[in-house]
Amino acid sequence: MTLNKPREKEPLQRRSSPALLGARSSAPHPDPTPQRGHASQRGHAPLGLSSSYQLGDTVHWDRWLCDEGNSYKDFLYRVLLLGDHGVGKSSLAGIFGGVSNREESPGVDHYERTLTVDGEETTLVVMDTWEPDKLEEEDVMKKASAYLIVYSITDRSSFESASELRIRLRRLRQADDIPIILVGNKSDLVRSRDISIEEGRACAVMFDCKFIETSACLHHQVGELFQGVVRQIRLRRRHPPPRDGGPAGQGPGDGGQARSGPPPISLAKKARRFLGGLAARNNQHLALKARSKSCHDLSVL
Ligand SMILES: Nc1nc2c(ncn2[C@@H]2O[C@H](COP(=O)(O)OP(=O)(O)OP(=O)(O)O)[C@@H](O)[C@H]2O)c(=O)[nH]1
Repeated sequence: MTLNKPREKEPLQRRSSPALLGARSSAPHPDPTPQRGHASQRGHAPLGLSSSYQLGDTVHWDRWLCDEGNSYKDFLYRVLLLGDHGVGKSSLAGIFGGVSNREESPGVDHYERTLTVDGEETTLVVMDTWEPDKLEEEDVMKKASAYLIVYSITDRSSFESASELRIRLRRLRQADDIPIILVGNKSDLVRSRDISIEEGRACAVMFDCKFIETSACLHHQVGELFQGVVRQIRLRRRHPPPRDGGPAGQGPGDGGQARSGPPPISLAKKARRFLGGLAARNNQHLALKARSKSCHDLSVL
């Protein structure tokens, strides 16, 4: 599949697959799918093993850019795959879309599918096209509900690009608590591994995101990845972070609104601050330790 081309004017073909674990599609838009006996059945094959079919209709960028689904309370979530060329973005997206042979669907880079995760349905639109240079500008980038930053475990430069992307995303979505998952793909290529699991995990901890290794080739952990995306989105929907960032100017050492130089500080206060600093550092260390333990668990925040 040829990616990374401007597509503003180009209608994208939508490919839809049976819902994971057999859920019916809950997408409210009219669905002209001819019934072939599997779209509404229960008990489908797991993600990546299901059959798929061409709907025949097209989906424009509007489907991605429309305001519906932009917030967590809506029904549809957009997931964007980012990463260097050749790391496996299209392969992962294709598995999500239930495409067994990508040669048969040239130009399809946009898959919509309803998954049942923990007994509840969620529709994801997964897209694997992007233009690195336009990351900061494009609405497409900003409207994603979750990001998968993919690297190949055999390619260190793709790992470095993943870190860069994480930093750019942080700038782009500063105010938002958006799920970001670092994905080390091609885990089947054991002999040519260049990035260890520990390194991948450490990077995820440092960048405060989740981490998983997959093999698109073997369909290994791909279902877990997309189920994890759904769980991460839901967790944030149910426990939204405080929007105003809490009371400002009350952090340790902030000193409130100092107008004409700091007031004299008593020894007791200095001691309290010192101990507070120690505790904060300790907490930070503990938080880091806890994160490194849980960064591969996509079912917790
Ligand atoms: N061994 C192995 N090969 C993989 C895996 N995933 C993808 N590949 C192969 O890597 C090559 C690139 O895969 P794509 O899915 O096209 O990668 P991409 O990131 O979409 O690449 P661009 O379209 O150039 O951005 C293809 O030959 C895939 O078959 C994997 O998990 N293991």
